[in-house]
Amino acid sequence: MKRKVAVLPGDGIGKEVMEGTMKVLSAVADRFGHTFEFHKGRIGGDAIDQDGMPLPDETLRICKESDAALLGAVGGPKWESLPGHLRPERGLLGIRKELGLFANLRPVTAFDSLLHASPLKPDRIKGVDMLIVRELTGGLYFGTPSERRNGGDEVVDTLHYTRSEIERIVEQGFEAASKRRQKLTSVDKANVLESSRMWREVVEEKAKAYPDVEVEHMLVDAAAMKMVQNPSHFDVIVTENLFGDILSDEASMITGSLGMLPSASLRSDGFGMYEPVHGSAPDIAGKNLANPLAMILSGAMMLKYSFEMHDEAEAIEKAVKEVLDAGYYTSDLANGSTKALGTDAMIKKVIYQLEEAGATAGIMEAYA
Ligand SMILES: NC(=O)c1ccc[n+]([C@@H]2O[C@H](COP(=O)([O-])OP(=O)(O)OC[C@H]3O[C@@H](n4cnc5c(N)ncnc54)[C@H](O)[C@@H]3O)[C@@H](O)[C@H]2O)c1
Ligand SMILES: CC(C)[C@H](C(=O)O)[C@@H](O)C(=O)O
Ligand SMILES: [Mg+2]
Repeated sequence: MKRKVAVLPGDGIGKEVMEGTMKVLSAVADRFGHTFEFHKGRIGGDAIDQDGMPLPDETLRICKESDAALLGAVGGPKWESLPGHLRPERGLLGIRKELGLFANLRPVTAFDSLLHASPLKPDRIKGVDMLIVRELTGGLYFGTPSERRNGGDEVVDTLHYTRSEIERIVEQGFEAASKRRQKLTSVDKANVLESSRMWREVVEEKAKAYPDVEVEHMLVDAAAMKMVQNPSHFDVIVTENLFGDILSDEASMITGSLGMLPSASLRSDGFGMYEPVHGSAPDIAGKNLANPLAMILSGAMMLKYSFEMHDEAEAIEKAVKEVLDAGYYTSDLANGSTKALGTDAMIKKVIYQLEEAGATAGIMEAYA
């Protein structure tokens, strides 16, 4: 199969992890007989520097003409003093909104070989496998007004949702739960926020169509506590934009590193942009220290969700697991007893593992 993929590396480690992911996807294409055409676009600080804006029209055009998009990360200290609406992060919010990517799926998997890397106790995190379904194009991030008043001494941000925006994301949560362990935790702040009270109403309504899914409501502060105390409590979490942002960084510590969390930002027709949960990591950018696995696993999510290439996605996931099981880690996951790999070496390990498995599969077929 031939597929066009928009590639938006962005800034900092976004560039480093994207290079590796394109190589991994090309190795998958070779092994399974596909062609992935990569079309690069600029976003974030990179686009501010070259085009004078964080989201050029050309980038949107490339995405709209592609079958799916990959995004690295945006932002960094270089652009921090720019006014809010001109900052790199605006490019990311803009592309999510423009492409209608309202559903952000953030799977959190505790790999057995990474239990050492988590600050949480191994017996608490072993076997954890949860999915955070984060609303991505509404809430405080997009509410108007959002402005300074009274000469800068007063400020307002607005948490705005329509019922239909809540309905469509809650539906995604139920759909995901019904295909997994049939448990949905809806996270809100209904003891304080009107938006959360409407959120709860919608969850209760939608629950009627999913009688097999066990539903619970949890306040976000309690959910943050539970995530650390007993993360295996959760199967699918559905929540609004800002809560999902914060909870997913917290959840990354179950895996041992922010560099392990992939995500899919989807709209209903199957188009998606696939982005790691982490940012541009200015503290390690340019040092070959970034863990590329979140981006690589985001590539696997693209194969699964946008291209329905399930064997191909599983081949990547399997290669990643095998590399970790063999004791190879980047420094964010290292346990002191093994020498940490740099970004490039980690990418090579994953590709070797993919090709090795491909070669073995070929031999088996020849003898079949
Ligand atoms: N999706 C995105 O583009 C995105 C996401 C989050 C933050 N940001 C932006 O990134 C910039 C830096 O933000 P921040 O430092 O708060 O968050 P960050 O996610 O970039 O980094 C937080 C910490 O995690 C580490 N880390 C992150 N990814 C890693 C990886 N793949 N391998 C190893 N370590 C990793 C970093 O070194 C850092 O110590 C800001 O401009 C922020 O707005 C962008
Ligand atoms: C960079 C920022 C706008 C972004 C968000 O909050 O959505 C990031 O933190 C993420 O988690 O994707
Ligand atoms: Mg975030």
